[in-house]
Amino acid sequence: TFSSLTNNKPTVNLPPGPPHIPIITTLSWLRKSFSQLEPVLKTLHAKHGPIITLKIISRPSIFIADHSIAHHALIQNSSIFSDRPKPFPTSIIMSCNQHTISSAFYGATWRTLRRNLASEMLHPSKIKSFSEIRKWVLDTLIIRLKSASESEYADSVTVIPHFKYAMFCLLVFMCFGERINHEKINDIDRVQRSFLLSISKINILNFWPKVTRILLHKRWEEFLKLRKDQEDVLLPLIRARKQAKESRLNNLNTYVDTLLELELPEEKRKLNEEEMVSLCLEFLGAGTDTTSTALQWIMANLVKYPDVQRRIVEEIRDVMGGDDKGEKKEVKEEDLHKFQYLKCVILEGLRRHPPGHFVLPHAVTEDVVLNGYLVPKTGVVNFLVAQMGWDSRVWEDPMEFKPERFLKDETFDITGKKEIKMMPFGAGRRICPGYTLALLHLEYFVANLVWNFDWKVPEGGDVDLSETSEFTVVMTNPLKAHISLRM
Ligand code: HEM
Repeated sequence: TFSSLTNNKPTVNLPPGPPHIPIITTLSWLRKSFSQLEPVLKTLHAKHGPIITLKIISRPSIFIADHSIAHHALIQNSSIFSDRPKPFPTSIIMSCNQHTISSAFYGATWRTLRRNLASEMLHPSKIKSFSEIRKWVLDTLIIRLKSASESEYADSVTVIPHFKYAMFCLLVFMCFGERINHEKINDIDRVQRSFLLSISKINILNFWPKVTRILLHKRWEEFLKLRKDQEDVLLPLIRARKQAKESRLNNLNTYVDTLLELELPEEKRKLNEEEMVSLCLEFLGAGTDTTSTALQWIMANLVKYPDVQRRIVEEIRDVMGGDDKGEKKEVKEEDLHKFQYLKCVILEGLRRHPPGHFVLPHAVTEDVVLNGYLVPKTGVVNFLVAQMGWDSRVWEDPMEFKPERFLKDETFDITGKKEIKMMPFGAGRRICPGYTLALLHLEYFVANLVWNFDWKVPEGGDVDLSETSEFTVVMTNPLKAHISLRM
């Protein structure tokens, strides 16, 4: 399936794909969002097989839809398939010359930045040190949902803004160590969102940048203003943290604190402020929209399938003991390991509705042959996450929401080390480093949301599971639920 191609390259072809007409094909692909690309890819995979090539901006973009080929690449040959493609000019600006974990080439800088996040923030003991803040965010979320559900006009509550706000408060606190006020949270959310919503407009700037700098100079200015706005909002928070650290005002270790300490191995220097802005935005961006999107999809399924919701409540009741909720209003995070069915619900949610339908684009460190085709160093390698989770050769009734399928597979490994059956967090060395935190957030919030409230379809309403691709793949019609306190 796989071989390295160092010397004496035999003639191996790129994976098959549709014909390429320079400029015209590129422009037509660039205009498409990933969600528009998905149905096209499905047709192309049906015609050409599980590994295909599209030419976008003269680079071959390879798309892999098969789980065992993904395993060969990402797990068995992880060190070769863990690079990132050469960045576009706009990404170089946003990531400060690839000084973020997700954008860095496979090498010493990436390793340092990733290890810092993994060991200083996401190690179980560090995650535990933020448990108080999770309780505070949960309490705030419950108060907000309760008051929204009691408002005079509300037969139903649109939940996603509340979920997003909760996830944002959590990650902002982990990043800056402050219970930042509502206004500031909205500011951070605004600068991040306005960038994400402009991505398709910004992408066009990368097509022949020398020309677009002249012809689309207004759009370039708008893009640079977006970046400037991000710095204006985040720099004061980073500087405040630096001051607090210098005057030892606070002994909590936040993400900014770890960044202030960090030394870049290749450049032998500390991070500058702009790089810290990019890293903080990456931290917030990677951990908020993804988790709140997943939370909304899971809750939507619990509203649509009351039996699943009832089963979670019964499981919590069994573990917590008796019907009397009394003081036991909170499902504590240290008890979460006892809830097996809840875990299955979260996994099924991530399989059926992965927040990202693709992992971030990968690249190879050298030309290789995969499944009989050339994967060139100059190419981009994409993996079709959603298609793998919906593969009928691996999953029975793949489009159904059936959490109990995971009960049979108690040791299911979401990291796909032995076998990739689904990969909502990616796989291999570039696997999402935040996956344990994300699973904790999902389990903790889903458990407590159904323990505190009964979630129902509003009168005359419906739960529509259609998808729209934004930064993540979200519900086209956001979940509206009738929420009442569970007595
Ligand atoms: C449900 C929630 C989440 C999902 C579905 C998710 C999914 C993903 C995926 C698919 C990737 C790309 C993997 C690849 O390129 O092969 C990724 C990368 C990443 N994620 Fe997550 N993620 C989630 C939550 C988080 C959280 C909570 C954090 C941190 C606090 C985080 C931080 C990152 C970072 C830093 C990367 C880049 C890793 C690298 O390039 O080495 N993510 N995530």
